[in-house]
Amino acid sequence: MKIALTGNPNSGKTTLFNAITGKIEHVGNWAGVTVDKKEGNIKKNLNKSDIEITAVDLPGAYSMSPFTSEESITRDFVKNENPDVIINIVDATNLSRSLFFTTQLMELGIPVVVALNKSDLNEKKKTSINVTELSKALGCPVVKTIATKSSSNGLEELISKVVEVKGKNQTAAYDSKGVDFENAEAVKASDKNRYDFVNGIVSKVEDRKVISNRQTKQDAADRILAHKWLGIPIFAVVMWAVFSISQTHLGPLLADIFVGWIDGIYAWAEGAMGEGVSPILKSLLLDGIIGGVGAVVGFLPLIMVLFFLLALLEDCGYMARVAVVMDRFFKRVGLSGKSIIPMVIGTGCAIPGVMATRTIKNERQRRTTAMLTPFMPCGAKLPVIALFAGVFFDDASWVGTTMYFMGIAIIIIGALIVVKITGEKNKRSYFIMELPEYRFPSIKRATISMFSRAKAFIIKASTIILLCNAAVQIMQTFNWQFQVVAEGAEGTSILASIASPFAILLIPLGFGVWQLAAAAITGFIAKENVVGTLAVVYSITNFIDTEELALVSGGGDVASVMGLTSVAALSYLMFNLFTPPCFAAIGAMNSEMEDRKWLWGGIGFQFGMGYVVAFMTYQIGTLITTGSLGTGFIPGFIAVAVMVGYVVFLMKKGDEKVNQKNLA
Ligand SMILES: Nc1nc2c(ncn2[C@@H]2O[C@H](COP(=O)(O)OP(=O)(O)OP(=O)(O)O)[C@@H](O)[C@H]2O)c(=O)[nH]1
Ligand SMILES: [Mg+2]
Repeated sequence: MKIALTGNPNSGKTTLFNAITGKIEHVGNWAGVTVDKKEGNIKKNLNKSDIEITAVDLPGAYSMSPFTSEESITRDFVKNENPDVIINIVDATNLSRSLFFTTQLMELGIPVVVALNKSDLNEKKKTSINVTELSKALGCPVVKTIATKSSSNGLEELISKVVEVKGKNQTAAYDSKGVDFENAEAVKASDKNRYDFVNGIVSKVEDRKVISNRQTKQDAADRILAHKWLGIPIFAVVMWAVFSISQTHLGPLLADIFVGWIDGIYAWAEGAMGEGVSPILKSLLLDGIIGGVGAVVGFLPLIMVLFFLLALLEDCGYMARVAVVMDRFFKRVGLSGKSIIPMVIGTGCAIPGVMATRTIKNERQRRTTAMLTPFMPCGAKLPVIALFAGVFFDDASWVGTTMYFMGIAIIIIGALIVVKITGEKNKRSYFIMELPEYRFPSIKRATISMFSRAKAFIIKASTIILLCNAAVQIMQTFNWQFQVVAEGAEGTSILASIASPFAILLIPLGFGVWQLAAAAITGFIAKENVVGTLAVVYSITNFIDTEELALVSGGGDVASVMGLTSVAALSYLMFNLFTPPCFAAIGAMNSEMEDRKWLWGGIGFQFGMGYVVAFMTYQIGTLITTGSLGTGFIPGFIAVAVMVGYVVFLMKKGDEKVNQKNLA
């Protein structure tokens, strides 16, 4: 049999789904985390019946009326797939709003079981809910649950109730008598009646103590952490601390040990192959695969520490405050209040981030968010950031922090430009982000989240990154006649001849050599490839312990092997971060934008943005540090002027559209 989990956003559906199926889908301490449906079978120890039960986790919805697309996923699923039973997860701390949806669900004629979740929070607040009364008033079973607890959490009872009600008839507590959903007035009137009905139930069953001490303390904390101006420097300090721990202190410490093991594998493989193996095969295996993949995987400890810390921040409720602070700016530049959620999710990976834009109803806002979300530095970009921070800036924490805030700044500028170009009125959205309560973050949840990211990282490294590195190594070893490239003639290799024309375009940015161009190109397949390819083209296997490396390569450190000044290195880093994301993320952009023009416009914008930012960084930086402009200033300036000019032209055209609309 099939059961559907539905309920308001952030009520704990995915937590409950994970608890009853043993899966590890992403849980976030805010609304709108799940945007797709997820399926799994209920664990045997909870399901005492002999029927197999499949549970489906759905995106949160506030009501059944077609408001946003994720609500329609929920509505369509419930209507089309005809689950045998619906579990309605109700946030016990927010009863009246949740029950609005419950009464709508019950009208569908499918048996409903209510899981009164987050009951632990109510106990803390000394709010009590009379379950027997509630169950009687609604006409369906109600079970208290605590989805975050591993035992005595009410889940076994919940499942047994589910089995019990299957096929039974329930009478809906409230009957709207078939409202016409096309008629806004009728819907409004019916909603009002429903609210009155629900509030009647709530006042009967709930005994709530008025604002507790705890609540006032929370409000006081929010006045500072979510303050419209103070919130930003506080966030900057928090991010700086996160980067300092993960990229400067604890992360590199762990990475050093880890890289030692990778070096061990390298040495072992080298020894195991012996003399008989052909040097080409040997270098493919050693430099291309173990070296290239190892260089990427070497950053795993840094990434794990970072994600662990971010998960703690999310879990304790702080990230939701950051979202509120940013939200103000985003609304001003014509993005939706909901745009912040995709962007925060995008710091993990741009793909689910872009997918999360589905919850934005306004088409322009949704497309703009999908186009701008990839500017947030994602997990795959972290090794690139860590590499450059380590090699050129002595592991400085400001590098990563600056990249985050640059990403945010670019998003704000980008959003302004898009509003201007589309010539649409900047509709202020009134979406209000709900603030979850502060709580002590769970180490267990953060650990689980960290390991699931690590697993994904390792899988990616051992498949796509490995293949790319092998291909890069082969393309570097051979020329077009498929002869081995002689030493000193590296420029004739397949790789060099493909990358060289692109390198010319990059001269004004400070890194016009084929090796760096090749790494940036492979970065479009997956951003980790930038690190892998640099390792292969410069035969560097260890990016973590750069002192040791200085000995191996005979005095030259990584920075001079790459031949970049610090300014050019920063420019290269930004180019890799702020040009289009990997192909997979572009695919996600394509499916959420549903429009060719927007997709190509978005990609063009991302290229232009990356180019302009890198150009300015290199040229201005070089001017400041050396007193003269960098190479290729004039052609670069012309290219940038053309790009900027074109955008200004489009913005002017957008303005005219607005004026015409105003006249009409
Ligand atoms: N204290 C407490 N917290 C809970 C409980 N169940 C879930 N949570 C927390 O509530 C938050 C939201 O959980 P999710 O499972 O992501 O909620 P969701 O309903 O799937 O949310 P969307 O997918 O955004 O609609 C997380 O921070 C959970 O840890 C519970 O029983 N008690
Ligand atoms: Mg969810």
